[in-house]
Amino acid sequence: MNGDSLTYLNGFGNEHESEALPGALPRGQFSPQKVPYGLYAEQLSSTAFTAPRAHNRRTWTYRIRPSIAMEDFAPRPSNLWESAPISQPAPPNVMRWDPLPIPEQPVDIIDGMITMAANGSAHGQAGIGIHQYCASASMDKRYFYNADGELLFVPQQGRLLALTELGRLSARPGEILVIPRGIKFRMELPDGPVRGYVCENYGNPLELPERGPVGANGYANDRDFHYPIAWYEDLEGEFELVAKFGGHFFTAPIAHSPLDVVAWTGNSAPYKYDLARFNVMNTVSFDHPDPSIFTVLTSPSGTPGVANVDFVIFPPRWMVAENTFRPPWYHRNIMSEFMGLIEGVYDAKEKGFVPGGMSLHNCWTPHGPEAEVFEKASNAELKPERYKNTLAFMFESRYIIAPTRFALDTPARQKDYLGCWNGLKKHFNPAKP
Ligand SMILES: O=C(O)Cc1cc(O)ccc1O
Ligand SMILES: [Fe+2]
Repeated sequence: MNGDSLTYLNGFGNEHESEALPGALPRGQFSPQKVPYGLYAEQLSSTAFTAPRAHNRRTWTYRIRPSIAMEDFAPRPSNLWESAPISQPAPPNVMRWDPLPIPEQPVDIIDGMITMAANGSAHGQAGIGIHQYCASASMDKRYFYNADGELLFVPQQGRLLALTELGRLSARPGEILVIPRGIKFRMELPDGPVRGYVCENYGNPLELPERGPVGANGYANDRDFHYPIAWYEDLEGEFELVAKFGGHFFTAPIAHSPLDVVAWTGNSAPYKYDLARFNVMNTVSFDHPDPSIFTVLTSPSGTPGVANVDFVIFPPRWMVAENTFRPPWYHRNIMSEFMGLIEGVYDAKEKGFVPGGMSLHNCWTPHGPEAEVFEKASNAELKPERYKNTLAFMFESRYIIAPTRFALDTPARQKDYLGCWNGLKKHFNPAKP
């Protein structure tokens, strides 16, 4: 059961293999003198050849034509998809945005990608781009790959159908989809208009975090990550291949579909995950633990325990902590936090942070529950309570997250965000411990 009608291979980072025609995958070697069915062998190296074995990712594809069978690229204007570094300074203010509108005219997911913020450097292969996509049309005769980063899609409205070199994956709100750097794809919108979030990860590929003393099971379990089976198009015609490379967009004519991989084997491929499968760990005694307990995927930086980006969710769960202020505590953090809401209500912000909305609490920028939530939670009866109807997430990064000019100026920005803390009262009474 994977939540949709496609067939998948299970297991995070496994050495998967799949063939769309029987016997298409070479047996016992990767590069025979002649590949079955007259296919070409092509290796995709997602990590350096010599990356440590536990992190090494590569896939062998067996395709109708090698990828170099194409024309030269020419520059292509980009819309609002920007890359790090962002030139203007990032003010250390709290910021929040309403959902961006979905266009009425046909716009595909590449042209509908709007960069809200970014950090690090696309050239330097460190940091992230943070985008909201608002699209109303499937990609038509157009394929895309991103040399700058891996794409983590977090749908908030509408289903995505990714037709990729390595097969097809569907993702609806509540699921995520990850397309590794460099993998060619076309995105279809089978159920109409879509909105969602994207983390464009310039750094190391996302991986499952360690479990520590929790043991061998729990959090995001490896088996719940689904990879596509081989699927190909044998199409000739006039197509376009769009590439994002070094923060710029390029276009090349291509006379056939590049989704022509008949068989593949390897551990670098797109994957999907249903966030409802996340096995939540939390306190059964007291206090609100650090949100790292909710990490689904992490892109490690060079420093142990300090992420290029963590993808963290706040899923439905029981809240049972005794004698505890249950919402997130007031907080200042060396890590920078960008949040979105897939559905429902987030416990620290009951008003103003709406599904499709976004907030930014940067490195050392103070934040925490709005005034009303503080009063309510400080006086609530602490019965076990099920948090239903909630699914927020956070992209948390070691680098300062700089909002784009668009994000600073858009009418979707809530100019009065700080106002939600206005009602915080002074309760201090030195005579009353
Ligand atoms: O709302 C936030 O800012 C995210 C967050 C959640 C939490 O449970 C603890 C700390 C934290 O930064
Ligand atoms: Fe926080």
